[in-house]
Amino acid sequence: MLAQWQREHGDVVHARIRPEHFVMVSDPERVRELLVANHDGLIRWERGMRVFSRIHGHSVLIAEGEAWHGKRHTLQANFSRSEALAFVPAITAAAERAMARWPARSEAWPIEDELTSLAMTVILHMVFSEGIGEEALSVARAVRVLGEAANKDMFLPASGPDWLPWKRARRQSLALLNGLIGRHVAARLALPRDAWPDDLLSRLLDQHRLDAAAWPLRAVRDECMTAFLAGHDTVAATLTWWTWCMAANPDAQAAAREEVNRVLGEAAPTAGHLASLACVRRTLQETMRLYPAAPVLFSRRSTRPVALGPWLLPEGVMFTVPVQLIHHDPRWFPEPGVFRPERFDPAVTTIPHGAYLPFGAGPRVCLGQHLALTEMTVVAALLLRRWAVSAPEGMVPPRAVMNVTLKPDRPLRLRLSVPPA
Ligand code: HEM
Repeated sequence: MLAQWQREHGDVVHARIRPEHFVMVSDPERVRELLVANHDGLIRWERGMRVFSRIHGHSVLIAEGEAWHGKRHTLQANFSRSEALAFVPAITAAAERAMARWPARSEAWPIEDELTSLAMTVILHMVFSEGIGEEALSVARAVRVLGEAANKDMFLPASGPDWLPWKRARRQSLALLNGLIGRHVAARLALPRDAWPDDLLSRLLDQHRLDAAAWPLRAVRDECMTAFLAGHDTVAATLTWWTWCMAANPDAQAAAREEVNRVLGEAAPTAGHLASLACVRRTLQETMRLYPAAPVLFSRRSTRPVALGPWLLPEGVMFTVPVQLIHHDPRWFPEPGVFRPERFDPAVTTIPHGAYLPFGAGPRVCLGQHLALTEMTVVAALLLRRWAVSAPEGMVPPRAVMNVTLKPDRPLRLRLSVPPA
């Protein structure tokens, strides 16, 4: 429908769908004007946030105005580029441990489950200095149940109470995640301060000790929940799509592997190697163009009149930035259906600002983007070094479906084999 609006009416389209005034913005320059220049006149889509807040509480993802600003400011330092790079040894160790259990060959390896469990381990290390063991599958199931429930609820005018019998799976899933986070917080508080590891939880608990009014334990819990969910589900979805893109594009896979072998040899990846893994990074960038993991976060409501090009749009408008449509626009991405990582080569790129938005834009840009890119590059390099991925015989290509994040329509399984020498 959005593609049809764009075809028929252009890049800024107003539609009256009572009770809303919708405005779709698909011109890169106007997108930046909206998300960057006008960011202080916008809030996230209220209904979506009301549904998410039942899981995330009042975390940085949900908060608005001064409350958001304070949280973002406190959290930002933990998610800087240098913090992400300092985390490379932990990411490498977690990935190598996980991959040591993968077979040398498999006809249909459950790559999505494996990458999801790895992404969980990495973020749990970052937040709690601990990984996940036996629980991984049940936690992944709980995340899926909550995602499916949220996805349905968002488009209803209101959510029914949780005690309704058909909400049992949702109720149990939320209890499981709350239990996971709650256990970590309680265990940390039971330790003397000088025995706390240096991780996100300790840093948040220090904020709590400093200013319990601004950072009650509830707020600490909320940030841990958001970091856990936003920090693994998106990465798992992107890495899963990346393996599919590699399987479907053997030449790009071979070129990326050649780079990994040349740059790393047998060495473990370090922060110093990352800049030289440009070809691997571009395969990830191109994957995120085709499959941006979190398109649901791109709706905004204006809280004051918003100037957009020649228009002045009033308070109360629902703006939507159709990120998938923009990422497939041949004006910015020639042959948009083709997997072509070279388009991100800085020497040749012609992608305008505002046309490539996997992490959003403006002050609310993804908090974890450096961590995500660092983690995905390390995992991709380690995977390429040991395995060639391809589609199992007769496999039907996966379809992208929205389940809060953009996922394959069924859990992805791929063939693993020994890469050519
Ligand atoms: C491939 C991985 C990821 C993708 C594609 C992604 C994408 C996004 C997008 C599109 C947004 C909304 C931006 C906007 O509204 O303009 C967002 C926000 C956010 N992301 Fe990510 N994300 C990823 C990984 C992560 C990781 C690893 C974390 C770590 C904790 C994280 C934490 C957050 C948080 C806390 C927000 C809310 C920021 C705010 O409202 O100020 N994300 N992400």
